[in-house]
Amino acid sequence: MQDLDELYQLILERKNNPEKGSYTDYLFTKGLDKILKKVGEEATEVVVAAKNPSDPDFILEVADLAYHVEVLMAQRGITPDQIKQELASREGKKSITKDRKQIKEW
Ligand SMILES: N=c1c2ncn([C@@H]3O[C@H](COP(=O)(O)OP(=O)(O)OP(=O)(O)O)[C@@H](O)[C@H]3O)c2ncn1[C@@H]1O[C@H](COP(=O)(O)O)[C@@H](O)[C@H]1O
Repeated sequence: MQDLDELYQLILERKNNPEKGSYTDYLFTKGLDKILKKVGEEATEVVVAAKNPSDPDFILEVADLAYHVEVLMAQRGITPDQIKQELASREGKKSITKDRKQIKEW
């Protein structure tokens, strides 16, 4: 059983200690453009799968996207805790539009 935090830790481990034959290592070696391309591709595959009736296919594509987004986060040095903090800060708020405007003004 692997949750998103554990997967992120494994991705970080691959980033810090490259392992031959590892797909994660392959992505980090190729660099940001390749990672961004994969995130875009996987996002499109989620959209297409969402339109089809197969739940297993949709789940598979969401898992692929989650993995590639975590690789992107690791590449940018952003942790799951930072995402959780952002989500927690939204709890109980009627609108997050004002906060977004403030972030853009920074
Ligand atoms: N969750 C994933 C995961 N999801 C998707 N993928 C890989 O993402 C690729 C997506 O398939 P595509 O057909 O789109 O891409 P491709 O043709 O293989 O390769 P590209 O040249 O297009 O990038 C596949 O090769 C999958 O194996 C993943 N690879 C690794 N993980 C996790 O990362 C861990 C570490 O993996 P390694 O780094 O390979 O040891 C694994 O134990 C898994 O838990």
